[in-house]
Amino acid sequence: MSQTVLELKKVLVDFNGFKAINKLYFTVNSNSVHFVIGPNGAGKTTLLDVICGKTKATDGQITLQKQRELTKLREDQIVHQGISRKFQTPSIFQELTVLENLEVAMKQKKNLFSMIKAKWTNEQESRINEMLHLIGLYLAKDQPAGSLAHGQKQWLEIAMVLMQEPDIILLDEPIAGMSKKERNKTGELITKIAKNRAVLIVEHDMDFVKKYADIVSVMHEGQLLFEGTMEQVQSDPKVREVYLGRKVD
Ligand SMILES: Nc1ncnc2c1ncn2[C@@H]1O[C@H](COP(=O)(O)OP(=O)(O)OP(=O)(O)O)[C@@H](O)[C@H]1O
Repeated sequence: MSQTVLELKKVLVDFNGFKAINKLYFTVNSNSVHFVIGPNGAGKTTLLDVICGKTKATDGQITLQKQRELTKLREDQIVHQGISRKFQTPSIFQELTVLENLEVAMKQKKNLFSMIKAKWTNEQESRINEMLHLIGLYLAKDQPAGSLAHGQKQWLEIAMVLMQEPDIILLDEPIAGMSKKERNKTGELITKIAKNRAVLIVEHDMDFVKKYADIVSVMHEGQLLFEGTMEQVQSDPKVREVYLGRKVD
């Protein structure tokens, strides 16, 4: 059953008088693929930034699992609380193999060298293998990450984020620059990983949103304009007026 994992209450992000997020109320539920859409400048990226701590809220509360308040925490502390973000540009270690990248990402506080040399428990090893299968890179596990195709690099980074065992994963336009086949694989991957966590995704590609969304939030001028299934979103007059209208028709 789906439960609220993250709750934003009256969150304000004020950039020198410009309210990029304007007293926003927003909730994220577990076990769901939740897309955030909206016109350019609506505040979508800022929403992800304020959740992961990259940007500080000027006011309001962000609460994880109904108890942990996040607005005063640093980015690394927020990751530790269970929220991980994957940015648009992959930040994998190009020289390391696919397997080594996952080892580095494993939830342990060791330095890079000892990570690679470390002996893994059976449980850790099976977790890495499970991840390699999940992203379809098991056979490529000994290849340098730098030699992977664009889509594969993105999947590897999603797997690295998953190694931190987050309750919520934040993705910023995950299919940008991908082929149709890669998009489909990414959609399937997202559906799988949302089975036991929340996935919050900023996306502009409406076909992709339509195919994989459980819930869609439409942002406009730093606020929530509408929220519902993609069908409900597409038939809402306010949404059609400010955003979808021309595209849908
Ligand atoms: N650091 C900043 N300082 C000042 N203004 C900012 C800053 N970051 C974002 N903004 C402004 O806040 C508004 C919201 O930006 P944001 O990037 O969140 O929009 P978006 O919905 O993600 O847009 P897009 O779809 O174009 O990426 C924009 O008008 C942007 O110019």
